[in-house]
Amino acid sequence: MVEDTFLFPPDTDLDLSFTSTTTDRTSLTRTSSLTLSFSFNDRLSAASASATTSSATVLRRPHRSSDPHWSAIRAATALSSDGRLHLRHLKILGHLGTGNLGRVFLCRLRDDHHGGATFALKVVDKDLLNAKKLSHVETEAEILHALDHPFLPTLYARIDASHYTCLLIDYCPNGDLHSLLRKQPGNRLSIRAVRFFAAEVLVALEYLHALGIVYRDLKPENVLLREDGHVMLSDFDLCFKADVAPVFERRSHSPRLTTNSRNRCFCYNNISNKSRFTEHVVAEFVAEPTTAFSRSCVGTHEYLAPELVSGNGHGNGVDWWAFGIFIYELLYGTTPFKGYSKESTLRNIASSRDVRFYINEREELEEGISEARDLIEKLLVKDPRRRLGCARGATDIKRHPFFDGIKWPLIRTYKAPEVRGLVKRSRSLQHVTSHVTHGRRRKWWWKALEYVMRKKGNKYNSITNYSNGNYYHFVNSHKVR
Ligand SMILES: Nc1ncnc2c1ncn2[C@@H]1O[C@H](COP(=O)(O)OP(=O)(O)OP(=O)(O)O)[C@@H](O)[C@H]1O
Repeated sequence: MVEDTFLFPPDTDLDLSFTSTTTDRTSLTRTSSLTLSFSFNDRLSAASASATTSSATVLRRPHRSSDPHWSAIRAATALSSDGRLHLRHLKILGHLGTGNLGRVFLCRLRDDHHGGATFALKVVDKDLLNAKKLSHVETEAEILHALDHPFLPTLYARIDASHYTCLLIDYCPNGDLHSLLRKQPGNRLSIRAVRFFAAEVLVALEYLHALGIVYRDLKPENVLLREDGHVMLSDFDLCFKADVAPVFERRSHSPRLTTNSRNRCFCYNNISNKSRFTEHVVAEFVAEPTTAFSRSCVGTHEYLAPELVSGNGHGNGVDWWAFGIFIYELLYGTTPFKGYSKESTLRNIASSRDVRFYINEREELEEGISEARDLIEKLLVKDPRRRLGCARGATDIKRHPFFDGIKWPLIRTYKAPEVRGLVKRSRSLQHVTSHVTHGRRRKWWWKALEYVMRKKGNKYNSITNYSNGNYYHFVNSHKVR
């Protein structure tokens, strides 16, 4: 959500001025000699080279060919004298938030006269980061570069200019799931909404794992909500990459009999009456990084898996543990091992104490609650070798009765549930394009960027521990990734 109020000076193009007067850093002096470069994602580099190469884009990503974001970028590069896009082509519309690594701004392309394509621009001032955090920036950029999925951000461009690294990604006008949760009565979502969001997150995690990426930072704050209410997982700086060997596994499978019409409709779809009670052998695609291994302790306290807390090394299972905590928090408005301090939370996670549920009368009547609890229990198994998902990834989790009825290949076409505070829009914000000369734009861009980045600049200097909403981010700098 746009955080600050703006002042637009009447006769200038300075559109980055904020009401706050905080300035934490002295002026930077390297802007005069900088070269702005705007490199496209490799897969789309053909499109950046010339405006006439749009067919290459269409061939490579047919599902994105009519995306207004790419159309706007193509149009802007066509107008650029060198056929490339530069920072000055972007108009900053607002400040979306500040993270551990940098600040995120809402922006659009100046010459996008339709005004429909808005973006989020993550701006990292590398001068303010230590080596460890710089490596996190590179990890995030590298991961974003590899992604092509409806529930994950598209990296439209990476701009390295002077001491700034800027990442242009999708803008999510509905904020994050944590803020949405705080708008609900009792901070809890309905089972239907939990199923929707959990299913989409599961599909996003499945895709990441298929690429060998262990996410390590699942929590509602990192689940952003697009304008249509679908999710977009964000924040990839704590990921690590591992090898993955996709396989087709044969599995015998007998359809379940349930009394629930929703389940029955799904289970027996395409299964003839005769074969209802016979076993079927199905080939299933499994791409899970089961050999992934890391010793570094990173993540958010309440979401850390026991093997992560113990520090003896962890793998893909940390994401399935976090997925269990995530579903729990959406259902109950709190996390299951939360203690009165960070240390006691970690002690609860590491202890042999199993997950407990707050059971009330309303809940007992809610359809699907017992399936949800069963799924959570299977995900929050302390021994990762016995935890659901660890051996065969999302394939096994998708089959859990909690998700019965979901037609996975169609999930992106589902309508987001009605949830208080979720505004489903059909188009991004529209703003009037300003017409100024390119020389002025370039000058103001840099002055303004440095001004807003200086503001609260010291925030990034805290090294290992910082408050992040209701959690604490935990990065053990003594351990290597
Ligand atoms: N694509 C986006 N659309 C809308 N808002 C965003 C987007 N990306 C980030 N934000 C907002 O900006 C804030 C800062 O994001 P950022 O990813 O830099 O930090 P973070 O989520 O706190 O994670 P970290 O500090 O671990 O990098 C987020 O909390 C979110 O509110």
